[in-house]
Amino acid sequence: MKIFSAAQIREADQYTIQHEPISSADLMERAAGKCAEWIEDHFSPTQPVYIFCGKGNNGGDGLVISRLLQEHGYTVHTCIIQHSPNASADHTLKLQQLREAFPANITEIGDLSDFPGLPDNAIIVDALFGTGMSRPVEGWLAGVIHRINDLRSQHTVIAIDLPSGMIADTSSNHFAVVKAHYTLSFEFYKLAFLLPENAALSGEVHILPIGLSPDYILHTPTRYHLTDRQIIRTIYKPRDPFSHKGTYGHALLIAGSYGKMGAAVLSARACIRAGVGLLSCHLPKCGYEIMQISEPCAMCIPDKDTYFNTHFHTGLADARYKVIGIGPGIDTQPETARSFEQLLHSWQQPMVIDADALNLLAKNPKLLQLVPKNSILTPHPKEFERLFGPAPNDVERLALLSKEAVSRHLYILLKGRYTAMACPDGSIYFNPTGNPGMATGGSGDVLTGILTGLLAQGYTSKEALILGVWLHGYAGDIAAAEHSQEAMTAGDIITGLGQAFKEGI
Ligand SMILES: NC(=O)C1=CN([C@@H]2O[C@H](COP(=O)(O)OP(=O)(O)OC[C@H]3O[C@@H](n4cnc5c(N)ncnc54)[C@H](O)[C@@H]3O)[C@@H](O)[C@H]2O)[C@@H](O)CC1
Ligand SMILES: [K+]
Repeated sequence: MKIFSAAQIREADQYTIQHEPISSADLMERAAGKCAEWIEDHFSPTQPVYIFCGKGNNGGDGLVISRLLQEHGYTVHTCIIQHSPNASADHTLKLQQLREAFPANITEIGDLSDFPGLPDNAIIVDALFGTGMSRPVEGWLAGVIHRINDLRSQHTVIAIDLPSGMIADTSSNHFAVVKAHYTLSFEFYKLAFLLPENAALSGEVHILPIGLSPDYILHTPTRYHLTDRQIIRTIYKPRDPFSHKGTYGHALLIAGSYGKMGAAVLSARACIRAGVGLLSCHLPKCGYEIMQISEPCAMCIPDKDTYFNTHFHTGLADARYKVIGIGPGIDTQPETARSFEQLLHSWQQPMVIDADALNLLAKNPKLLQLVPKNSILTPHPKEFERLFGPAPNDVERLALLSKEAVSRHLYILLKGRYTAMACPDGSIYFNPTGNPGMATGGSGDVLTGILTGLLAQGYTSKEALILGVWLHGYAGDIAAAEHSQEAMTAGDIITGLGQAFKEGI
């Protein structure tokens, strides 16, 4: 699914108005109609509704919702916030229609002292500002937003299109923003909904289709995408009936150290479950038997060292590996760092670089220049900061992520609720699958295994990344459904992979 900027959303509205064709007033009727239907499906007419409207088109939506809910027996109080002497043309028209149909209970709010007292258990509809917002709300208007937020524990707050005060495609960190329980947004996810800093503001987001032009959506390029099944289906390649294990590549996984062999085992298992043809694991001697017994499908190459991987850079050319995954549990010993540097000097195919291998890069940033093009780096926010430095907010962190991916020709993901995946072509994909149960030791090692396994099978780095992160999250959702978010383990994510391949594609 494409994620458009506020300017593109305005263009999509205008394009639809011209080409469908439909008047803007009717498009507003359609959009607000979807919101009214959603409210009617979820809340009973016995609950009083308070709709707070701005004077732009977001407020216009609120006025239409007010009329439609009253037509269906809801008691609605419409509060028009007088933040400006002028109203948009559609707002003016919809206010006139509301006054004609239901003249009672329309109040104008000129300052905070006009704010109404609410009866118990009301529904607050926030239709103050939508995509027209481009600067912080200040003064008494910010006071209105804070008042709504003070009431949220006793009432249900439903934001129309965007929680008011939130800016659709840039950071609104530290601004006055409505904290909604639900956001009913039109046609597209907004970038703002995917940013961790806004997690507490949009609540449950529901995207309501309002029939914006499919032609516009198809032909308008955008930088941001939210992975969905449609994208996943274009990536996934069913297996060829005439294939053999050579078809699906030989991967080398460099993982584990004394006390951290679990990371290597989890990663190896995930790689195998992701469909790799053959897997070799380079392990410290102490891990040899552990791996042989835990995962008989993996071949093992013991290091010269008992406790750490220190000589994995040798013998690579003979084995004709398709891909190398490195990092889970390898620790950051000087000997491991030396071997890693030598590996980077000799290996030119894409790699998957995770965990301690990222920390080795952070300790010696000049090594980043040696990372083969099209490699995948999988940092969590702390590792990202160690590698590329801090950013003042999530939008600037995304910009930094993308800049590094483009300039270094790498695929870099940034783990989170919506893991962001930056590609060298400048695009950024967000992944919607997964849950907080995956915030558990070993979950990242599983992802490294999956990505390595997909690359070995011939998926491009971009394909492996988007598909791998989707499957990882999907398998995590299956694990959480089976065991609960608390009790699920990284091993359960691996177990869920089979079902993820069968149902998630
Ligand atoms: N035909 C269309 O274009 C459609 C638009 N729709 C609605 O229209 C919204 C966009 O409407 P608008 O472009 O009119 O914009 P908004 O209604 O989001 O906001 C514009 C109003 O807010 C004021 N404003 C903006 N920033 C402010 C600030 N920081 N402090 C105080 N006041 C501020 C402006 O002066 C203007 O009055 C969407 O979010 C959606 O809800 C929907 O009805 C779907 C169809
Ligand atoms: K709003």
